[in-house]
Amino acid sequence: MAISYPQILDLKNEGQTFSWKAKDTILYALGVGMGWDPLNDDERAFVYEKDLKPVPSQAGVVAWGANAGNTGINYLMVVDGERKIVFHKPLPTSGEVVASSRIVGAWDKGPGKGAVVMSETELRDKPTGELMLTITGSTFARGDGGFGGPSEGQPEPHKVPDRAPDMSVDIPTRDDQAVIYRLSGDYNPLHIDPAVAKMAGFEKPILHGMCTYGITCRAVLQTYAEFDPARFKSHQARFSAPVYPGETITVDLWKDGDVVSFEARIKARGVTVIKNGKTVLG
Ligand SMILES: CCCCCCC[C@@H](O)CC(=O)SCCNC(=O)CCNC(=O)[C@H](O)C(C)(C)COP(=O)(O)OP(=O)(O)OC[C@H]1O[C@@H](n2cnc3c(N)ncnc32)[C@H](O)[C@@H]1OP(=O)(O)O
Repeated sequence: MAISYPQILDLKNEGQTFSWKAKDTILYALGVGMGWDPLNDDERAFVYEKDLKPVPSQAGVVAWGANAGNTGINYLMVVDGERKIVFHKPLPTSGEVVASSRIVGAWDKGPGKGAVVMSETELRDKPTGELMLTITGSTFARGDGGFGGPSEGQPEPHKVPDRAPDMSVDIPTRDDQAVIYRLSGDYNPLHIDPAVAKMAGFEKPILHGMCTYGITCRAVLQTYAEFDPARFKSHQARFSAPVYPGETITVDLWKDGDVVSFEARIKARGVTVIKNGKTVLG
């Protein structure tokens, strides 16, 4: 199959339900490396059922698998491109939501380059019907360039300030980070199976983009949000290069009022892995 344009823009899917419990919230926190130090009082609150707090970026996985329908892309060659989470309400530590997903755009970067497919999922609290989250995601489909869609018109990503970062934090990952993270829902073999990773063009399994995204969320939480998840109004980023499990991620942050801009890099390789990051705090 391949991308059919413009039919792909008609894809939508409503009514899928998803739920999560405190145990899922704790597992997610561990998956993004939170709470490994038992003596760290701030982080323990994210892995202990007593007065449990969620890492806000867990919002990106509570309905993992919600989708608008079959886009026709070659999933072996897919990498995660971008994500934006808008929090209409703070994420609870357990809940049940109803998803509405649709495709909002598809751009052709040319044969041999790839395609960008952007989707939007709204999650409503099942008991009350209230809108809880809007999640916009871009899939970069490296095997689907040349499908005949527009090359122009993709939304411009957020620009981080030109000045030197106001703060930088180093957050280590473990060699088994992806093995733990995948238990939160993204079982893509790219992140665990060396043979699949090779077929997809990588020397070894890479870390989930959304795990790195969670690590940038941790950086904002600890640096500018006093570990208070309710302060997150939105969190967005673009994945610019793969991360390998075991690497230390340096998150550079800029604060301008309630807007925190960020990028992430792997110092050891001199590579920027997250660009165009923006959190709005309230
Ligand atoms: C809802 C979604 C669900 C998705 C499910 C995902 C399942 C997961 O299990 C998969 C993963 O987690 S994969 C791991 C995370 N992702 C990555 O590691 C990708 C890292 N990024 C790259 O490799 C390159 O930037 C790459 C390959 C993305 C692009 O590199 P280049 O081809 O060199 O691109 P470049 O020349 O810089 O730009 C070409 C045009 O594409 C746009 N663009 C670039 N990066 C983008 C990105 N990350 N997302 C969206 N658009 C992007 C550029 O703006 C440019 O556009 P234009 O030609 O119009 O200027």
